[in-house]
Amino acid sequence: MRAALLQLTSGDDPVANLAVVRRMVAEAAAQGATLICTPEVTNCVSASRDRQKAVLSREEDDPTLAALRAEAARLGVTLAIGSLAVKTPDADGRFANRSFLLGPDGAILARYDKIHMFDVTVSATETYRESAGYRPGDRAVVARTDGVGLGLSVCYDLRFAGLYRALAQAGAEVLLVPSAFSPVTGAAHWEVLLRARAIETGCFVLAAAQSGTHPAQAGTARKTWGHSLAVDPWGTVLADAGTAPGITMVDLDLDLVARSRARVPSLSHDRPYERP
Ligand SMILES: O=C(O)CNC(=O)[C@H](CS)NC(=O)CCC(=O)C(=O)O
Repeated sequence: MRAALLQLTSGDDPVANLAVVRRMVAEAAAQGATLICTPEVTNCVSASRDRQKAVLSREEDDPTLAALRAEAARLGVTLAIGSLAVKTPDADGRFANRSFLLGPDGAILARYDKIHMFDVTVSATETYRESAGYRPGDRAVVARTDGVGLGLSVCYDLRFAGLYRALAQAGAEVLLVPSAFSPVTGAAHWEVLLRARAIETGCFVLAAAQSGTHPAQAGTARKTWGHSLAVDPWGTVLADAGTAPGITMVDLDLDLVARSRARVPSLSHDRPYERP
């Protein structure tokens, strides 16, 4: 299976972001990708709630989702949209941070709402409070496309190893970790956590990331770590996109899933034990 990771520097204008993504999706398909992955909040990176309210839509009216469904069908590719920020009917006005898996006919094969909210102070000057703007999901999702089990997750979910164990034990062979990681935690934790998830589960890990300084018409500009990464089930890094926006192609030999799990079968060696 040939996959593509799209590394983006999405700003707070969904129309401009979509134009970039469409160009990259067409280019990745031309290079033979059958699975194309985009980062978290592909449609809008913004620190301003007012800006998000002004430019974002509900899922059923979202122009990015409609356009990318049409692109998936036109090109005959599977599109894993890392996430879109979409409005919800909730009275508190919070958004959903929602992943979409689009089939080669443009159908929505699966959706997943990010479960773990990044409410974290990463340095003396940098605090994130994701749950103020987004409502968390409560359902883990494995979807199948082209006979391959895909486990869905988003960004901060990466720190919750039990989620990935559950995805792998439910049939995932490829774990998707679309992200907008902070530069501080990215430098310290990103690669080692992604490699650990691959090794623990015997899965490929595909992590398409936001990268760089994100242009903002409202609020302050955000910075993200980049380094979109592909890891094989033995923990080997197959590709690291560095920090520039662009397309990273990677060929996955899916037989490696069974071969790695045969060498170290820890995924099937869980034992019951008393909590400490
Ligand atoms: O804000 C949005 O619009 C979309 N959400 C995000 O970008 C989220 C919350 S701020 N970012 C992360 O989860 C980074 C996790 C991270 O950096 C870590 O785990 O260290």
